[in-house]
Amino acid sequence: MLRPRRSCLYMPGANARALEKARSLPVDVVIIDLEDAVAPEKKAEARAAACAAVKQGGYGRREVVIRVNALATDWGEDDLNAAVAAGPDAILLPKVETAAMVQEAAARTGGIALWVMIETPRAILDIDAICGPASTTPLTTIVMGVNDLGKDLRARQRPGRAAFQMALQTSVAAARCHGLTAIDGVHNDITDSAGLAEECEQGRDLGFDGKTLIHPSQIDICNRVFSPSDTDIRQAEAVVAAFARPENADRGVLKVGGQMVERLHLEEAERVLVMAAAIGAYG
Ligand SMILES: CC(C)(COP(=O)(O)OP(=O)(O)OC[C@H]1O[C@@H](n2cnc3c(N)ncnc32)[C@H](O)[C@@H]1OP(=O)(O)O)[C@@H](O)C(=O)NCCC(=O)NCCSC(=O)C[C@H](O)C(=O)O
Ligand SMILES: [Mg+2]
Repeated sequence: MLRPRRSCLYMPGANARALEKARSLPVDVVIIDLEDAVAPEKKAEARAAACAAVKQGGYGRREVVIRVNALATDWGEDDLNAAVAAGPDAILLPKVETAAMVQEAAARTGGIALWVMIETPRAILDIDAICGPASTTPLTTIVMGVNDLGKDLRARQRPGRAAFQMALQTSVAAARCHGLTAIDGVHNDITDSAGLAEECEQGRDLGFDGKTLIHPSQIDICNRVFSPSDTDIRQAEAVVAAFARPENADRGVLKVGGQMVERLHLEEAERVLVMAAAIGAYG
């Protein structure tokens, strides 16, 4: 099933107001964070609150994901055990650098989908191997962590994200090779809606399926950019209709709306229409 993952909103597990508010926000994915947004002295409290919120439910159509601390940390084991018991839609593992880390976590999620953060230079260099277990484990999604990546690279986050292009593009390529969903990193400036829109458009154009967010004010822009536009839908419908005509049954290439289209475009047009229908079903 093609599931919209346009907007994926992080919130600290220790923030009760945010956990409650997320039940009514128009996001596709709620990511409850136990890692970097939670201070060490609040880790146990945040874990309990996050798992209680997941068990309580009320998130409707939204996918609910718990981001645990890395298994090598003091909190990782307890986080993973508690998250599995709470039963979210997915568990997000940070700072993943090897296929072994994916396999170790996947063996313990009891079949719950596994998402992994790509956020270190080593992960970028070894991204193909990290995504490899997708064929034998519940790994479904990679999430870019541009803050950690920027810190480790000593790269600056500037408009256009020139310093991150290689990492972003390589990660999308690996996700596509292994049939994974690819989610772009966060835009830290909550006040900069124009910059956010540009970054969403850039991520979409690079091939990402959606973007991680940090504040409710970022949701509408992100949903709009990562949804097929009316023009996209009209063109997709025209492509599907053109190839469905009996006289085109044995043709590999056509002209539709002034554009050359081949059967590879038909495949993409069908994907656009399925995605538009799924988004439309959200109302
Ligand atoms: C950044 C924030 C701390 C700002 O919070 P606050 O000052 O409370 O913002 P506002 O007053 O503007 O909030 C207005 C209302 O919206 C609610 N709110 C705010 N943020 C969220 C949220 N993320 N989810 C749900 N609801 C939210 C407030 O409660 C207010 O509600 P109301 O009472 O009705 O007025 C805060 O936005 C925040 O904590 N953001 C998320 C931070 C986070 O989770 N960071 C971790 C992930 S980022 C990362 O690490 C990525 C990756 O790993 C990497 O390396 O790049
Ligand atoms: Mg990070």
